[in-house]
Amino acid sequence: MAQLDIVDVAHAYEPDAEEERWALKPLNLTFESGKTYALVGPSGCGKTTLLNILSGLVTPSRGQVLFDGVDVTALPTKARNIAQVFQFPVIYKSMTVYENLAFPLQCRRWDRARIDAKVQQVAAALDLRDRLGQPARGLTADDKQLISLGRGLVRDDVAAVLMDEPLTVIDPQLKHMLRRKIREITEQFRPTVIYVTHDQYEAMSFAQEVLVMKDGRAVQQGTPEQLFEAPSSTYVGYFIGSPAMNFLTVDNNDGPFALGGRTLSVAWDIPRSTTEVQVGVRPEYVKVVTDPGHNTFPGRLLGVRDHGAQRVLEVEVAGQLVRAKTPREEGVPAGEEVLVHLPRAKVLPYTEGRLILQP
Ligand SMILES: Nc1ncnc2c1ncn2[C@@H]1O[C@H](COP(=O)(O)OP(=O)(O)OP(=O)(O)O)[C@@H](O)[C@H]1O
Repeated sequence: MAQLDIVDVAHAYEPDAEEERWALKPLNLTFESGKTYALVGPSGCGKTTLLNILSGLVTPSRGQVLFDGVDVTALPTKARNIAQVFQFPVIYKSMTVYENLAFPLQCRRWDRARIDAKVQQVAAALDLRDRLGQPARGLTADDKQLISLGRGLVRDDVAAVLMDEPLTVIDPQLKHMLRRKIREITEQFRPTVIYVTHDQYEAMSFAQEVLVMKDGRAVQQGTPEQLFEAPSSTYVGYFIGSPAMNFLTVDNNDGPFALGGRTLSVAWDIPRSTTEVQVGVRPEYVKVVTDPGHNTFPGRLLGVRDHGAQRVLEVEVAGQLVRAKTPREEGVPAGEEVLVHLPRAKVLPYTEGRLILQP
C-alpha cells in the first residue's frame, strides 16, 4: 500500500473558466499508507473529480499526483496499480464467487496456493465462504457488491483502494452490516482506502480520517471525533452530525457573554471587539433539565422528533432554536416551559462562520 500525495492539484473541466468555477480549487493533501479516508460533501463539491484524479481517469489541469513519492500524474489508470469499487457491482457473471475473487490474483500470476489462501481469507471476512462455489449470476445486488468489494480488497499489492459511493445500490437495512464489514476488513488488511460518499453518517462510521469538501475545496480534514467535537466552520457543524450543530448568536457587548440577558459561561477567551459571535454546541451535549443552575436558560418546548433510539427536543431559547438529543428513556418534559443547560466546555465560538479558537 502506498502513500498518496496531491500536490497543488486543481481541475477545471472548462479550461478558460475563472478559478471560482473550477471543479477543484488548488489543493494539497496526503493520504497516508494503510489508513482509510472518506471524502464527503454535497453533490457537485468535487469528490468524484478528486477520486478520478487519483485513479487517473481525469488528468488535473495543474499539480502533481504522487504515489509513494513517484509522480504518476501522466500515468493511465492501469499503470497506477489501484483497485476500484464503483457504485454498481462490477463482476464476471459467468464465473463463480471464488473465481471472481481469484481473478485479479490470477492476472498478477500468483500461484494457486497463495490465491486460495487469500480468497479464503477475504471470503471469511465478508461472510462469503458458503457461497464460493455459486455462480455470481444468481446473486442479489448486495452480494454482487460484496464481491466487488472483495475483489477490491483481495490484492494486498495495490497502491490504494478507491471506492466511489459503493453502498448506493445496497438495501438500506444491509448498509449497516456492509459498513461494518468494510471497516472490519480494512482493519484486518490495512489498505490505503479513499472512499467517496455524500452521506456523512457513512463517512463518520467508516473512515479513520474524514475530508469534508465544499465547492471544490477541502474545508476540514480530521478524525470523526475532531469533526464532531470541533468543526472548523459552521458549514462543517451543519454538515456533520444529525441533527446539525446548534449555532446561537450571543451578546458580547460589555461583560460576559450572554444569551437572552443571562450570562453564558464559556471556556475560551476571545477579543471583546470580535463582532457577531455565534456559539456552537452539539445537540448531544444540550440537556433539558428541571433545576435552574449554571449555564441554564429558560426555553419553550416547540416540538419533539423521533430519532431512533433517541429523541430530539426542539426548544426556543432567547428567540433562537436549540435542539437537544436525549436518550429515549429520559422521557419528554411535561410542560412547555423548560430549562436548557449548555455545558461550558462544549460551547465553541464562531465568527463569520469560522471557529475562532480551539477549545
Ligand atoms: N465531465 C465533466 N464535465 C464538465 N463538468 C463536470 C464533469 N464532471 C463533473 N463536472 C462538474 O464538476 C463539479 C464537481 O463534480 P463532481 O462530480 O466531482 O462532484 P461530486 O461531489 O462527486 O458530486 P456527486 O456526489 O453528485 O457525484 C460539478 O460542478 C460538476 O457539474
